[in-house]
Amino acid sequence: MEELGSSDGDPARSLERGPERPETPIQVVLRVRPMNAAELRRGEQSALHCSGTRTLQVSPPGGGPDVAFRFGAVLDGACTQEDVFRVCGVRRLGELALRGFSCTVFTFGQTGSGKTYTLTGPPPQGEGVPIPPSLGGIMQRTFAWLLDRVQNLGAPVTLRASYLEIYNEQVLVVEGAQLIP
Ligand SMILES: Nc1ncnc2c1ncn2[C@@H]1O[C@H](COP(=O)(O)OP(=O)(O)OP(=O)(O)O)[C@@H](O)[C@H]1O
Repeated sequence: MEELGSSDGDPARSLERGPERPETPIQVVLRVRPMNAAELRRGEQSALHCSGTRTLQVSPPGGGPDVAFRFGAVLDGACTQEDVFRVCGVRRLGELALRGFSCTVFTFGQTGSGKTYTLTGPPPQGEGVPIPPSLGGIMQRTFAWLLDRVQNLGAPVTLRASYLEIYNEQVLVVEGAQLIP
């Protein structure tokens, strides 16, 4: 097995504190989604194995030894939406944003890997049916945290939000909103 990087620690704690090194302002957190019903029905085996809190082992398709990759944190299929929010250090990013720094959280991965689920939670079960708070994604959690946080700033604050999705180079949704707590 090839090991890239050094020993595991508590990623949640270090990401909430800040980047491992001051010159590394970007953190990469890997989330492995659970296998879905169709994959399980087909008897498929996952090629991804979370080993410790920062290491992912990948079984090569043609066989051979696993290859290990290290990330700021690795979350397996059992992790909750709250775990993701906490481990990604989003509260800390929010604090930085309130101090005027530009901060970005984005998801990257192949189709069906769980980017939308991670950011916004599962699709609604019907029109007007809200997503249960426990399944809310990074977006809902960030807004809830931010609205709560600005109540305690002791100064009037105006928050503006816009939402768009670019898919296959097409802008699908554009909305603007102004939130005045
Ligand atoms: N951690 C998870 N737990 C349970 N279900 C999940 C999880 N992650 C993803 N899913 C489910 O897997 C399916 C694919 O996820 P999702 O739509 O988020 O993928 P995606 O990466 O956004 O795909 P695309 O690039 O095609 O938009 C969805 O049905 C979603 O609800």
